[in-house]
Amino acid sequence: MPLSKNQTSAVADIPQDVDGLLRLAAQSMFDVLARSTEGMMVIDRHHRVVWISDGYKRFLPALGFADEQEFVGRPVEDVVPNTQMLQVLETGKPVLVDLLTNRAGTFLVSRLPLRNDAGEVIGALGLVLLDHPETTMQPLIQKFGRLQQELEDTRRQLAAEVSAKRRPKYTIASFIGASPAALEVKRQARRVAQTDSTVLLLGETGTGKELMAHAIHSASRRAHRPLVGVNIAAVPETLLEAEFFGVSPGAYTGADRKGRDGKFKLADGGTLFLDEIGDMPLALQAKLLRVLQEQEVEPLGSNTVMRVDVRVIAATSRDLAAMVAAGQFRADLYYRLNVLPIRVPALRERLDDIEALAEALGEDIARRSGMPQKLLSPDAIEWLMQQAWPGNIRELRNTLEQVSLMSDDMQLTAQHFQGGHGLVAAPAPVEAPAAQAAAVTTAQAVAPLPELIEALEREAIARALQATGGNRMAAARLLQISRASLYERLARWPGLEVQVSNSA
Ligand SMILES: Nc1ncnc2c1ncn2[C@@H]1O[C@H](COP(=O)(O)OP(=O)(O)OP(=O)(O)O)[C@@H](O)[C@H]1O
Repeated sequence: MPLSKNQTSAVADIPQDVDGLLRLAAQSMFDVLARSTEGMMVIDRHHRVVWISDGYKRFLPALGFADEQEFVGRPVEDVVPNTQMLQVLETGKPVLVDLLTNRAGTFLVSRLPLRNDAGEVIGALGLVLLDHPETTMQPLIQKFGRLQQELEDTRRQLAAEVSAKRRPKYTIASFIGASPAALEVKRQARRVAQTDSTVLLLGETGTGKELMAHAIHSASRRAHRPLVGVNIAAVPETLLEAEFFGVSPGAYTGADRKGRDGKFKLADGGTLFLDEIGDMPLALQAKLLRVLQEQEVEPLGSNTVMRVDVRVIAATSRDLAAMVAAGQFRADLYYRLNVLPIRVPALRERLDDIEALAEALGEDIARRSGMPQKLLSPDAIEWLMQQAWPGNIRELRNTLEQVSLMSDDMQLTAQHFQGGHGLVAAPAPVEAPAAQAAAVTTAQAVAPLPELIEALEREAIARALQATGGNRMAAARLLQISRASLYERLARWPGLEVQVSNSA
């Protein structure tokens, strides 16, 4: 657009060449900034302060300097705490707005690089746009403060979650109970946790052997290393060897071509928990004994041995000594495992713990189900204490869970429990209410099909266990089902096995 006549005299003073124009603009901007900002400083490429504006001088006392001579000429990082001017020298990039806090206060600042004609950074310009921005920029500062607080809270929460994850799942204190039998087992657990020897946990199903294995590991010097568990009864016999010792690369074609680490390798430095050790096939028992003695494993298909440092905790609900006598378990392995045996007591041996256990289990059931925890009336506790609990704590837990879920009442009385549970002297098997109903109606042959099938399965398993004297492997063979599937059913119906052995 052409300039109007009135404007020509004003325009006449403006340099007509671009360089002149830019120089003028820079000069004007500098003057405006020097006057309208709270303060300015220039540093050279060696980060020394070379100039400060008159406005800047009033910050000197708060920064600890009596006058300009003390301040100018010194490296900026020595005279202005928390300064970021060096970053501008290093990167050559301006910082248009930032907050700087130091002993002189909080300031809204700008930092610009100074370049020579060749474009090299030869210094930097620092501007204090506002001092005490907390008053003029209240809303922004408040928001900043809030965000910083949120960040702090989130960091703290994250740190708490990470440390909760690292915290062991179970400690010896998680084994609820203050009865003499419970205290004794906890004392033994603490003692063996100090050693590196093999531990054998003996006790009926559902007494807390697995919980105790975790607790011993957590109390041991290996707590920061992994605890790896193998349920021997749940792994098909043909896969057990690979599961324990691993497979070397190229040993097989197909999925295992790449090789696979065995549980011993995975537990290196930590603990290996061998659950249901009594179900270990004889051929593998010899190999396990060798590993325990040598602390060396040989992956399948490999001819090199690998050193491992593993502490073994084994558990069984079977009578290993009787199995040794019957030739079903190697005597040498038994003696090797039996270095530090701990017998975990059955629930009926520590009935005094029932109230505390029911309280802790009730809390856990409520937490998992998202429902409020139900109260137990005194007669309910009394009733619970009169039961035999062949399935031990697992059975107590199942019973509490079923009864809590089946009733809307906030307080559970003995009446809520009666009817669905076998009494101490009752000859009938301990059965879940649904399954019991199915068993009753089997005779009439009118009941939901899944319940009839379940009742039939239970009966078939009970008979097979009776016929084999409680030998699970033989029972699975008779039933023509895998050991894993038999084991899974036995876990679903705690008490079935005990009832069979009692009636045998
Ligand atoms: N003393 C205890 N305090 C609290 N909970 C317990 C206690 N003992 C066992 N439990 C709980 O009871 C259940 C069964 O325990 P666990 O699996 O450790 O028994 P187990 O003896 O290893 O059984 P199995 O021989 O059938 O494998 C788990 O839910 C466990 O958390």
